[in-house]
Amino acid sequence: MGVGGGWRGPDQSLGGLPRTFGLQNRNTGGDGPQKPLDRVLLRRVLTCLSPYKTLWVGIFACLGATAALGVVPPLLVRGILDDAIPKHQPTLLFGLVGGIIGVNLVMGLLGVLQSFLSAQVGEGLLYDLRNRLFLRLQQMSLSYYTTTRAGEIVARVSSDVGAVQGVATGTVISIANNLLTVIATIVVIFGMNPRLALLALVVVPGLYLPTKLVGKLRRKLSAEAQETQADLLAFVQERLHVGGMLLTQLYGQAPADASAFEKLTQRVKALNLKQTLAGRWLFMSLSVFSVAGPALIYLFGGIEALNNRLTLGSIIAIVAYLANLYRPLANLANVYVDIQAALAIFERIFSLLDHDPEIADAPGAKTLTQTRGEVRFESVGFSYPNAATPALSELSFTIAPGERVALVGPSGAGKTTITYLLPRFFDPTEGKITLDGLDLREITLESLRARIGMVTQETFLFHASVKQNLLYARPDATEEQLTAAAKSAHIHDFLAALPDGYDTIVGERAFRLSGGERQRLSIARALLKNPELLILDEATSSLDATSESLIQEALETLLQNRTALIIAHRLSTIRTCDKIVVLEHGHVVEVGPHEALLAKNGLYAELYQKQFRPVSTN
Ligand SMILES: Nc1ncnc2c1ncn2[C@@H]1O[C@H](COP(=O)(O)OP(=O)(O)OP(=O)(O)O)[C@@H](O)[C@H]1O
Repeated sequence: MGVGGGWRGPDQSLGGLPRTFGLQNRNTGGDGPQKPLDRVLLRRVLTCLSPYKTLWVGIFACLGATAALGVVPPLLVRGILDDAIPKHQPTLLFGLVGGIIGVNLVMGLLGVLQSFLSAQVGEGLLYDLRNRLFLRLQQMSLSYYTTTRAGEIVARVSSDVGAVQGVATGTVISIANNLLTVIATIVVIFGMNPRLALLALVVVPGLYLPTKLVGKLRRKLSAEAQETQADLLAFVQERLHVGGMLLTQLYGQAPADASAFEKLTQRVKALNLKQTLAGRWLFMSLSVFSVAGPALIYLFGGIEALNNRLTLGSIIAIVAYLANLYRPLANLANVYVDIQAALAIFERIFSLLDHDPEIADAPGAKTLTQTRGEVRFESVGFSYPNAATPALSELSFTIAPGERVALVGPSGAGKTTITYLLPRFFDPTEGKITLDGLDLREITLESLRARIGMVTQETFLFHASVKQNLLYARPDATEEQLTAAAKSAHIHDFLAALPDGYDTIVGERAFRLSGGERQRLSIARALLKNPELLILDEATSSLDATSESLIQEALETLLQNRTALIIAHRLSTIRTCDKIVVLEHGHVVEVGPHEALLAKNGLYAELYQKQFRPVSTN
């Protein structure tokens, strides 16, 4: 039986949280001034936990029962020492020893039940938050994704939500567990002997304060260590990656990188060592101090015993209770910081859940079931968030139903930006765009996007089968429709010849399709969707003649009977367009058909000379 007062050292002060707990404490900071508890936030966290009321009742019942049972074993020991042994009662001895084992067994079983229940709460919370976050992230506009690092989004959905699972249940359970144990123990020792109980409490401040100090120091170091670890991780990710390695080898920077890496690992090592040693001296003195409690009990309890006012068993029992008192008190020393850290994680998740999508349906937005395809840009201006100059300004032009309009202009003129405004990936910052006379902002996003097809230079394919990638455009497409679209896009024969045909897995880490094949797949996808409006960003990279002609034919099929806006890079495409919109620095500088623009001898004529004119082969 432990008679040393049960002082277990600093690790126990983290209140049931993992030792790396401070690592998650990014917002509260390890040693900063403690901010007052945000009641609104706290209430919101409790609302998140409230659907699990029944489970919580079970958890608290287990904790209460465990705390109550925890005070029984020392009483049984007292019975052994005061009654069973001195009075030579072997049956009582067996009974009491059996009782000790039995009580511990029941406590163990209650612990298992409580773990099971709290895991249910934790997993439920994880499930809820993850799904809510994913739904919210899906609604975010493109500008959110262009301004947020991908790693940060992944961290929100994985590690932050993951941390909430443990921290929410861990913190609540740890606080309740420690509080209940302290209360039960104090009640019992005061019942046994109020004067000795007071003595046991006298040393508490001497133990409590250093624990709090060391906890604080460790959190600070652990936050620093986490930052350094993150730098290390980022460095490794960047350097040990195809692109980074290519640069390193090409520019002979391997030794410099190795030395930068060594510096980082040196910092991690130093911080980790500091963390391990932090507070060791203080704790050494604490361990001396922690025997003061039991020593006082032995001394004053001994005097009481000499005067026949206390039994030996009672002294031993009270000393045993000290472990039940000091350990949970130490755990509670840093409870405030634990709560702050748990809230900080919730705060980050809530801030994302509260992030209103910039592009959303206006109240009373109309559902567009079909469109004639008349598009008007009326004095449209647009600036990217954080950009110094507008990408588009005073932009006006019309696309008549069924018309093919080419966007032409130097790099950075705003061609891609225009194509982003049509499906409302961004909204114009000035002016408006109308479809069949309706401002795009008055149409529901879903019905607007259902009318638009997009074939871009970079075709993104999910890591899934060819069939699944195609069905993404139209989940209810039949096998015949799928094959028909692939045939029209001149990709069917190729797909059918793949190892698993249409079931072949494609994507980044699977069967890699060539640029031309991906583009034809993308055309097939657009054909399946069968949109009235088509946006096409023609590939700049030159393909071999066969590929090129296959794509041209596929595109021709796709473009038939549709209104189209095309970022054109080829003369052949421009020639088939009804109108060319020439852009420069986000302005429309010329509009008209090919021949008329050439005759004007302006920017288009200049671009034509540089980019589009067929090279003479003599
Ligand atoms: N996410 C962004 N944030 C800030 N500025 C941007 C962003 N995307 C584009 N821009 C800027 O907006 C301007 C127009 O870019 P856009 O991509 O529309 O040009 P483009 O005509 O399509 O060029 P290219 O032919 O080279 O693809 C450029 O000056 C560009 O730097």
